[in-house]
Amino acid sequence: KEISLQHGAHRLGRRNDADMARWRAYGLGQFIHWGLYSIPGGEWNGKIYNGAAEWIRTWKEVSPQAYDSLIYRFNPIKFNPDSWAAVAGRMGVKYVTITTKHHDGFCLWPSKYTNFTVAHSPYKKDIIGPLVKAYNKQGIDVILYFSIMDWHNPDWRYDIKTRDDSIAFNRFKQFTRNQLLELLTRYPTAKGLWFDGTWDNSWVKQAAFADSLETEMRKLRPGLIIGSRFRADEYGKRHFDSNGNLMGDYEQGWERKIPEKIEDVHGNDWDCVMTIPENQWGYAKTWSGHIKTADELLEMLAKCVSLDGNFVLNFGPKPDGTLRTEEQTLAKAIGDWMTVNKEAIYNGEYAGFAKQDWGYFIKNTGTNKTYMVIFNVPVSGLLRVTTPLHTVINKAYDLGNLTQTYTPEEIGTSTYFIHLHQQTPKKPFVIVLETGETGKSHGTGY
Ligand SMILES: C[C@@H]1N[C@@H](c2cn(-c3ccccc3)nn2)[C@H](O)[C@@H]1O
Repeated sequence: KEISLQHGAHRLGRRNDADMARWRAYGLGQFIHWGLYSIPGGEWNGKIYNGAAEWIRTWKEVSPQAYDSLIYRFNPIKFNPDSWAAVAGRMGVKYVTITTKHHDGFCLWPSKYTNFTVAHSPYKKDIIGPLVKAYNKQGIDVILYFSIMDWHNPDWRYDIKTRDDSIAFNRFKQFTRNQLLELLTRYPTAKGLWFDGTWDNSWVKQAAFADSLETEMRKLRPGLIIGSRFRADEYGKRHFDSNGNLMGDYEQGWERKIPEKIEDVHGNDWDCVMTIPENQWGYAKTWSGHIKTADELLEMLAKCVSLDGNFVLNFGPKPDGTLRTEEQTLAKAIGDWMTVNKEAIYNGEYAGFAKQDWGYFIKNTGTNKTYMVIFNVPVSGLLRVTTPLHTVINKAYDLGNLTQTYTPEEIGTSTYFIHLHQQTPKKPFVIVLETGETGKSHGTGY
């Protein structure tokens, strides 16, 4: 039984407007984490911090004042937004999510509301503006990442216990509103905001304020896309309100993890944000543990798109403004695969075919094409396909070699085997199924 909520979800089901359809069609995105934390790169006084590099300010070995003095060393002389955008374009990303301000409070744009910005660093210039321009020039949309939690701002509180907390945090709320309206005004082509740092009690208690701020931002920028992590309802419920309805326009809960099956996404739009190492977002000089390969990342991409999500891969640029070699190499490998197979990813959605071990089905929005993205060829060389009810396969062919066609062998009700011809490649590949509908009478009908 639903309870009445003032500050819960204001929309049931998916957004059906053109701006959200554009976001839904992206498939592949890039995340960029860049800021003062990139300078130490996960090391301090010769010691390696074993947490996420962008959290080094919280390490007991680091004095916050010493960390904040990094502003006087921020001078990325090799920063060239066009080269980052070119790498992203070559990789085949359709959107980029860029940190404007991470938890440390350092602003990559010359905000009027604090001195803790690029304007007061040796670099002096705005970073966000040139980045937005360069990516838009490549036809890549921009989403602005913004952390509500701001360790540098003295008015930030983890919880509101006293009247003084409340007075300070009210100042903080105005500061936050000012910065968000400033970002939307300075960068009008930004398609959305990706909020983070919203889990502490202080912010969770601001249901009414956050709700009215979200409304204000949507009015200022119609079509703006905001995820489920921004605000809580008046009972402190986050991502899904007290009636189980999704807050915001898409589910923002898949951080370094991917849903297993379609039921896990509850019919919502969602994105998965993923690191290349186990858990490093900002630049870390030493990458330890498992570094994901291009094939692993391609499988994550296909899995996300097959379950109605976008896959957003993180890059942590170096303090001098260049991208590390490993990231450039992965971007190129992914881009080489996307050059051949991008139509299986862009405008991809859940196909409704039974999941098979060999890989993922992705339906192309608005066409009769369903793509089989194949990672694990069975030793039999037979790819099992069970179609949704009333769906028949009219054609099947290799996306990488259109003359390579297949004749599915019917082995049961709506079930087929696709016989792979020769020894298959050691790379993921795609078979295109052109489908039709049966069960619709084409006669006069009686
Ligand atoms: C997108 C990613 N989100 C930030 C994050 C948040 N958290 C976190 C850690 C403990 C509790 C709740 C959230 N860990 N990392 C990371 O720093 C990065 O920005």
